[in-house]
Amino acid sequence: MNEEQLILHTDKYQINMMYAHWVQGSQNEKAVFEIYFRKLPFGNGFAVFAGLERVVRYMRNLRFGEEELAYLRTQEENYPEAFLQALRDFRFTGSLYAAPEGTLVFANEPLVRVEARIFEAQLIETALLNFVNYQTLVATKAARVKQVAGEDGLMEFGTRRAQEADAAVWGARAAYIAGFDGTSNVRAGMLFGIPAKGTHAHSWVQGHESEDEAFRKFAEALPDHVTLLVDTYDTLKSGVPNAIRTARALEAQGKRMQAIRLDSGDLAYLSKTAREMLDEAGLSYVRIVASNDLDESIIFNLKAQGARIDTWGVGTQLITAADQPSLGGVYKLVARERDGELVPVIKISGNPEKVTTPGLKEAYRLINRSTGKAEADYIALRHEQDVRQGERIKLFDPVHPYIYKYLDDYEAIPLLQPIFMNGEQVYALPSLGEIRRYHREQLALFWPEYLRKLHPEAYPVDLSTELWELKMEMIAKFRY
Ligand SMILES: Nc1ncnc2c1ncn2[C@@H]1O[C@H](COP(=O)(O)OP(=O)(O)OP(=O)(O)O)[C@@H](O)[C@H]1O
Ligand SMILES: O=P(O)(O)OC[C@H]1O[C@H](OP(=O)(O)OP(=O)(O)O)[C@H](O)[C@@H]1O
Ligand SMILES: O=C(O)c1cccnc1
Repeated sequence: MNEEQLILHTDKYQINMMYAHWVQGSQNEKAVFEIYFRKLPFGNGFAVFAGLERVVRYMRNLRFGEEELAYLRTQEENYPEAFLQALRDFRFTGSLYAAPEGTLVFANEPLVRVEARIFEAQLIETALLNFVNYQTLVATKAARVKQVAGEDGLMEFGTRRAQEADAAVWGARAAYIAGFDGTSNVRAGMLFGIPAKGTHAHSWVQGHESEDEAFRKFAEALPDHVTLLVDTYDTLKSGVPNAIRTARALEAQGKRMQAIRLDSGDLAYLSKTAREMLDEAGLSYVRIVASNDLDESIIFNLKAQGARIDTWGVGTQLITAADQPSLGGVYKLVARERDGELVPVIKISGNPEKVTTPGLKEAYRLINRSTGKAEADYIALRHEQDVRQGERIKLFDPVHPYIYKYLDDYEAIPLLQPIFMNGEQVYALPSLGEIRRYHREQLALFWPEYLRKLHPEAYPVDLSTELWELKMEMIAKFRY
């Protein structure tokens, strides 16, 4: 992929802070930041982590070139040349840990951790949040659609309505991670190896003397890939009968028409009636594709109405995550270097949800060995050994700590994996096929109560006793 230089894809305040650190001589102090979100999107019980591949590509390529430096020279801050030289020498020399793409993730747990010189860690905040927030949002929306579609076909059709080109291709990829079968975006196909597929538009039909002629000519040109859009004039009186004629003509050449596409009207009624018409014509192999502002709730309703739709084309609602167009992932400082040691830091807020959890921590997914299912995610300070060694641990609700239980027989799987260590990439990016498989395995780890689309049970994300006590102590210390 042609890698763009995205180093200035950051907020100006990051450069201001880098400059102030440089002026004050604190630019080499170590900092630890975590990305997490506070609330699951769409009322869903989980989110699907995505965006890591883009993060890795971005990180690999972080350089201030002469063009970027020349631009910074034009800025009113009048940065001195010595600072620009520090930017010219900029390399990411820190470490980055992240959940693998396709992982099921929850609110208030770290999805990415950056340990680096403050000079480096501050710069990358904006881009990392930009990539992870959008891709995780779309992957989560796609997982909801996949949940209702089951084994039906799912095509991503959103490019024309997406928030510009990057959103279209990375959104197509996020949808594919969560179980879509393909995309209409050919560039996403080329870049990522996602199956690219398509039918035809109304313009093809409008651009001929008759619908019948339009179908015939399309079938002549692409005899092995014929899906005909049947709603340009009248779906049942004209579109389906003309499609049947075309299918018969194809049969005479030993070919099989693939499908018809419905794109307006009552999709339940039309699909059932079209199915009957096709079956009566001996064309039970011809499939029915539907599109038209579909989302998971319309698909769920159409299935409940007995719609006979084999493949769903989903565009606008998915690619724009229309019912919740952003994920509120944040990048928060949790520890900083003081006198050569990392010390925890906290951000207090009047809103208890917004108080950060301090310290250098690890997150673990605890798998109950007797059920094979995920019991809770457990966040502990990095030095805590009991959870790593499988010792008995106390699980309690961090908001209501008097509600607790003990867990003995579990496997603790670290949620975050090393991606960059001291500036070197140590993580081999998995193929999209591997990510899709891993995502399905993740789903199988959870009880269905956490996965259901409507009013799911809240999956526990717990803090270790030591971490909880540290947080309480720090809150007490900063209470005014
Ligand atoms: N049986 C159904 N039950 C629930 N929703 C449906 C059903 N059939 C279609 N829909 C959805 O209802 C909406 C219908 O959109 P709209 O009222 O604009 O009609 P339309 O058929 O698109 O008309 P147009 O001819 O203007 O395209 C779409 O989101 C579509 O997916
Ligand atoms: O509805 P969405 O979920 O966003 O899916 C994509 C839509 O894009 C196309 O319509 P459009 O009117 O743009 O062009 P057309 O002439 O091909 O129908 C297609 O027919 C779908 O309805
Ligand atoms: O191939 C299709 O049918 C298609 C592609 C993009 C948008 N709507 C439909």
